[in-house]
Amino acid sequence: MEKIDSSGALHNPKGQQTVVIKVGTSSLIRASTKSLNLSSLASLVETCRDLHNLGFNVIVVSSGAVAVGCQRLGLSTRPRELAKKQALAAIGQIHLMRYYDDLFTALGLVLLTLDNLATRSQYINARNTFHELLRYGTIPIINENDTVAVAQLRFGDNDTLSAQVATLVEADWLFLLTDVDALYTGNPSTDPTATPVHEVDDVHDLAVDTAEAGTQWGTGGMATKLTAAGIATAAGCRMVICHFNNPSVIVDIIGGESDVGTVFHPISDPLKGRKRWILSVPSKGEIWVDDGAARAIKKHASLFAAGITKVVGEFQHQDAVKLCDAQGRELAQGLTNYSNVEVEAAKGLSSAKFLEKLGYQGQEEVVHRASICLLVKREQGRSMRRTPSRGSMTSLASSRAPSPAGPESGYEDSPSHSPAPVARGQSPGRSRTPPLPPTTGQQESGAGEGQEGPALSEDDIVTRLAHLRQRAGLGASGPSDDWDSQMAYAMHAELQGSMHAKPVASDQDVDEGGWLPK
Ligand SMILES: N[C@@H](CCC(=O)OP(=O)(O)O)C(=O)O
Repeated sequence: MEKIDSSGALHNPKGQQTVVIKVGTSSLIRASTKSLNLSSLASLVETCRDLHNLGFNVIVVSSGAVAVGCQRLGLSTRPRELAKKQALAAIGQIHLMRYYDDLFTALGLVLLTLDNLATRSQYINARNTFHELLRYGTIPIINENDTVAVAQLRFGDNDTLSAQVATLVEADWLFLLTDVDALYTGNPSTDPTATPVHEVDDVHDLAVDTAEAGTQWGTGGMATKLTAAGIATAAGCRMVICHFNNPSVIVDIIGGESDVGTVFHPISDPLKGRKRWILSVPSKGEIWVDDGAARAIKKHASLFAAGITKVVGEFQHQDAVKLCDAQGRELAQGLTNYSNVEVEAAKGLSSAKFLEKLGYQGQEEVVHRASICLLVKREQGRSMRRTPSRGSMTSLASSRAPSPAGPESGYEDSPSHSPAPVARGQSPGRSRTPPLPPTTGQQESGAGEGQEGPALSEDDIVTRLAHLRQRAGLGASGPSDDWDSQMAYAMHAELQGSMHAKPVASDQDVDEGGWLPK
């Protein structure tokens, strides 16, 4: 048990790097008896304890509630009806947690839905809760809030949830414990020539068709694991797939063992702040783009209608959408300024034609670059590989300072410490606010390269920040400690303003985000 500090809080002086470990239903339940795999569960807890003693923060994402509920009620098959599965999850969750609670010294249960993470204020509250749970030295255990999470129960996607939790807490490692020992070049159960892949530099280079249930890479669960890898690695988290039957390999892998499991290396310039949050918002659809627009997106440009070739799914203004290249490969996730119907109508057009086509002149960017999170490596020669790729336990454990509360750590202040949102009771309507200073050189040029605005001078940044702060009712003082939080509110005020003010004023093309900390 950790010491209690003067504030009365449990304190974990060694807590530095954060490791998220996800264990799936198929690993927790013995197929033969349909009962809990107690020995493996105990090994998992021991591994968590070892990691904790080595100075790591540890978070567990555990599935299994529905299966344990079935076991509890003596059901031999998992019912199909949603309400029954939700009821079983409620029954099983308590029983499952009883085992975990007996084995761990102190744990904290957090039930989340993807929708929770899609709401910025809930996202920040969840992050603050995780931060405090880790400061107390406890092991947070996460599962989907199954009684309300319809989509998750249908798709069984705790892989994505764990990647989003890893993103939320800025984890260094995400381990997906499963019933295969690695990603394979083919399905090992049907292809004798299949060999394990131990390292993946860029998950998008794998070109796996994740639309198929059961990919060429192995078992049916691999598709969601690759989706998780895309999310986690874009956020700077190293993700590993390995077998559940020996969780102690986690310690070996972190220590540098290179021929166990599959490691997906993180991108070298991961997302931070609001962009990291955008990555956590469940996407509602896809916008496919031509080659020129794909190249422009990779260079941090906005997406314009001229480069759009296809629209998939139904989405509304400010929903998250995946941005895919001409082959349908996911490049980025962003918040769209238009619904799927509007994008369908405007695709291929210059934004000068919006008025004619849509009946109003909206934002010229379909997705502004401030709201685009790249999932793939940047062009312009940046290195993708974070070094060291795998290091000694000592260097890993000491390579990052303990995370204090504050923007540098990625933990924003709680809303109560943040500036009051959106103009304190007034509408932040555009008509009452002064226009932002013009952005020199910012112009529409259709889709493709050349849309990236010029670099802003420090004076530009200070002036724009002052305007954004004024619009959000934050006062005119200079940047403060919780810059990211203030910017989030200022951006929110802008969005509110734009939502209430369609058709928008001509300052809509303001390059708000080009200078936001990524
Ligand atoms: N959240 C539910 C189902 C989650 C689930 O089965 O996910 P996974 O094990 O990743 O396929 C549960 O706890 O039973």
